Amino acid sequence: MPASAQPSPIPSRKVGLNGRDLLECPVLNKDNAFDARERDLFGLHGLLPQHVTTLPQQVARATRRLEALPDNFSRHVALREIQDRNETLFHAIVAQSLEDYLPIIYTPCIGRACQQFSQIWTRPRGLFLNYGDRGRIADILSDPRWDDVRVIVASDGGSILGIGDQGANGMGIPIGKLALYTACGGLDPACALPILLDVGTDNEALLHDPDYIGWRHRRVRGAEYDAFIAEFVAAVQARWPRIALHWEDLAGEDALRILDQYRGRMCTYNDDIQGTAGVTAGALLAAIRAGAAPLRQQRIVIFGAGGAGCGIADLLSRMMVAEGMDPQEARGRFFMIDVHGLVRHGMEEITRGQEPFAQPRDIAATWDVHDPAHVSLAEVMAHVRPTMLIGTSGQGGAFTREIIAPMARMPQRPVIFALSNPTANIEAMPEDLLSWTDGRAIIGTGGPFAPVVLDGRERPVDQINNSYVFPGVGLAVVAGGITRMTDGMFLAAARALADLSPAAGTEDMASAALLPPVSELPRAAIAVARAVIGQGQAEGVAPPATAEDIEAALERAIWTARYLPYEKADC
Ligand SMILES: O=C([O-])CC(=O)C(=O)O
Ligand SMILES: [Mg+2]
Repeated sequence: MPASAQPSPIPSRKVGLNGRDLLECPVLNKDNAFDARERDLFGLHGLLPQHVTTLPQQVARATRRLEALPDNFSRHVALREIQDRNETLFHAIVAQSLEDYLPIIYTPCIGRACQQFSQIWTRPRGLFLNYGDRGRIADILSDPRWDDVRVIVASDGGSILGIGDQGANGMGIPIGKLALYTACGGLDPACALPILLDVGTDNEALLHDPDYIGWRHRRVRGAEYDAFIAEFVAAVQARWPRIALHWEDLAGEDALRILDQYRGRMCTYNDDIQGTAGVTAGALLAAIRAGAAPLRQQRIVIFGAGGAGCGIADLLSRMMVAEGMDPQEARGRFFMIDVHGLVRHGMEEITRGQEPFAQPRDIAATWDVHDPAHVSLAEVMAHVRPTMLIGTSGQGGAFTREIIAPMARMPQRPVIFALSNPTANIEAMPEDLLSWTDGRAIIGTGGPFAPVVLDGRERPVDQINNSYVFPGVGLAVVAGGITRMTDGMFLAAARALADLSPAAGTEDMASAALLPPVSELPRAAIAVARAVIGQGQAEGVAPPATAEDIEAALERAIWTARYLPYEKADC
């Protein structure tokens, strides 16, 4: 018989833990699915009830229990407990329906889970690196339990979703993002490490909350903060030379500064800046196919000029330049608005990310404005009459009917993406945006929303969330050996997403979705990974490999939730 015709052996896993240590290791635990052979081998007799169950039976029982709970927040808490006990079971439950479970383990539920993280916290997961750990971070990372780590999500809790400084409670986000790396991008949970960098908090309520689990101290800033981050990054690089270091929910200025400082030295990226930009760019390309103004004609107002807003302007302007536009003209198409109003040259509070998109100082000289030193969103809307409006402000309800009125009458379909999370912080509700524009707007949100019924027809609401990008990036790192993350890769990811768009192949443009549904996030992750690896090879930051080799590597890299038979590791 030729070798290829032999049945492939059932893979097994070598395990070095025994007894209670094995049951308490969430990536290895099977609960009462350990069979008699394994119970003998690993000294589990007496520690488990007699009946041996299967993974599908465990999933069915857990699902019934989850369904009986009163709301999604209770389900989030219960699922997190399962995750901390048995990761395979957790992912098998989630894999039943990403559409049902992502809103529970991720946005929007995760916003409240962060706010109440201290109250619902039961056992440690990942690493809390505290400011007081200075000088011993490398030592903490050296624990052999982290040997297999390939992706780190690190946050300092400085700007969680649209709900601001959550201090150590922000740990909910790295945990949630990594759950999606696995659920959507097939990352082996043993390769995932959530890290919370606890540098204090300026959240008064937390500082006075007797339950708060973090450091009760004001945020460390400036050179001391930067030195702490530098020690952390150096320790990560020394410990795992092939790691992907994903930054999440840092405050705007820290986010950009840290990204700029380290992106040339290692495989690191900021999801709020680059991931959000990648999915927004992909959705805009799809929107153009569905009747929005062509890229060269776009005028884009971005309300909320922090990391995400600046990242979006940066990537969209690069996309315009790639289409042949003059770089300066492309940058001039962006109108960024922050707490000081329209960002213009000469303003005192301008940030590094805003600088390239600052409008001329006197742009409002001929406009009819209340205060030329502070040009408001409404005034910008009236004078710019944008083709696209993006909300990354965290200000719930900021896009009123009056604000978007100038967009409602334009010849091409206006694009309005209200991206702030969680739901209470969204700039406008999808049904309002559609009804205020007589259904003409192409809309998207940062979190999940049910379709809107308009004139008897269902309009899907696209979730323009970075979860369409980062799981594929993780997969590209594991399968493709990427050593740097470049802007070109996020553009490639955007184009790959646009190619998957249901709007690409339909006549029914008005009600077509821009992005594939959440249930297809794993397919999107593979497409993004392929695009990122291909771009990495073109830019010389991924090793050369044939298309077949890449497909084989992708297949090998994708972990699925199942129990492998365990064998004893030789000690
Ligand atoms: O976590 C999400 O749903 C998207 C995101 O990065 C944010 O809002 O900060
Ligand atoms: Mg974020």
